Amino acid sequence: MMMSLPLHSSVKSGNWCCYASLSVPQPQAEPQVLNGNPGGRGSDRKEIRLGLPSKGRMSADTLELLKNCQLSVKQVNPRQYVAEIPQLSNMEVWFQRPKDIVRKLLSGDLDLGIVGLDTVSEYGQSNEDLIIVHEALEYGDCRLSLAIPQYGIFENINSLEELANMPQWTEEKPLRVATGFTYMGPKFMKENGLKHVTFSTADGALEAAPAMGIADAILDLVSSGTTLRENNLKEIEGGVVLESQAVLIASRKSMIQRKGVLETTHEMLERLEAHLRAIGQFTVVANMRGSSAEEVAERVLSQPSLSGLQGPTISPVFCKRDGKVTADYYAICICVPKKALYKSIQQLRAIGGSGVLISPLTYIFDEETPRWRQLLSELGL
Ligand SMILES: Nc1ncnc2c1ncn2[C@@H]1O[C@H](COP(=O)(O)OP(=O)(O)OP(=O)(O)O)[C@@H](O)[C@H]1O
Ligand SMILES: O=P(O)(O)OC[C@H]1O[C@H](OP(=O)(O)OP(=O)(O)O)[C@H](O)[C@@H]1O
Ligand SMILES: [Mg+2]
Repeated sequence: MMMSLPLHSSVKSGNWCCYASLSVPQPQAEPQVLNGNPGGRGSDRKEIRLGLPSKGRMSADTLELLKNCQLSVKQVNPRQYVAEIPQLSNMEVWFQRPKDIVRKLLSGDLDLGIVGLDTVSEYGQSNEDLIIVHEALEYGDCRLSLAIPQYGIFENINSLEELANMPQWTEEKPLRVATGFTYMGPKFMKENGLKHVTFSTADGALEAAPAMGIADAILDLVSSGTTLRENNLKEIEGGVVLESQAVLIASRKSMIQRKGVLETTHEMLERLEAHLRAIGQFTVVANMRGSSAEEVAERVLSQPSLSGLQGPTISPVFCKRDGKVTADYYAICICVPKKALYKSIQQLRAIGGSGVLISPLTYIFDEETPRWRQLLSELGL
């Protein structure tokens, strides 16, 4: 599978085009520029290749996440684009720009990758070969959102519907949108029934386009909203195209055809899921006076925040009194969501808990990860 560069796209820097004409290919006379391996999947490499963001805001967080899953990336030289993860045999890590990771997955030059969902959606263009293996790696949160000026004719416009119904937009004078998302943008406008729209593209600082008179609106990534505010722009109701965060993606063909890719995907998925489940939880251990494990369990389970993952683990605490070994106390061990910690402590105390110990959790491995089952079914395995 090869994907050619968008040479034939009619969205050009500073030029305008109607979204309806975006997918019209130009005559084949131009020399073809391919993305990646011109031999396509003929490559007989034996290594498994993982693409990671080489720079930018995704880069450090990606390495940190992998490290926390005991999958540290060993980079011999920071200027080199290839590295390894010693825990995963036969694995080559290639540092690439996020959009190139998606392109190289499609051309068969990478097998796995970590990028933002926005990049997968824009450059993957719903290609069936791309599979999202883990859709929520819990960093890189942002949204792809339409924004318009707070001033002038837009002062009282607060929703996509109101924007669409403005009398100003006609075939001759359409709404001009500046965006780097030249696939997602037109698709969103079409799906939302906005007829008179044109797009232009630039590589950055899109927020300047309305003030410069180059565009009426912009479609760009937003996280804190500071850049929009500082440029007197606002988001509108119904204008969010996509909520994005970092995702693990893989090539369907690689997982099915290339030796070891599916097993490596499984291991990465297991470690990521187990780690991500654990970071939201604490282990809580407490002592409680009681006549039997069952009686203590009844008390613990009477409290809504103390049920744990499967239920509380309760063990007798033995002490020697007057030469006799007895169990007057029981130790209870449960996992509680970090957000519910204080409520859980209050509930524990209310039922006679004491000596409460809290520790962080590193992993929670279940019998099977739900995403693995889903992946196998997606692959028809
Ligand atoms: N403001 C933001 N807040 C949080 N995450 C963001 C934000 N902007 C982008 N991202 C996420 O980080 C990814 C990479 O963004 P980054 O700005 O590092 O690269 P880029 O914009 O593709 O490249 P460059 O800025 O070098 O042109 C985006 O695809 C998105 O998933
Ligand atoms: O809502 P905020 O937190 O203000 O973030 C939004 C800004 O972040 C991104 O730009 P980036 O910093 O990546 O610069 P770029 O335009 O050069 O990619 C995005 O393109 C916005 O401009
Ligand atoms: Mg950027």
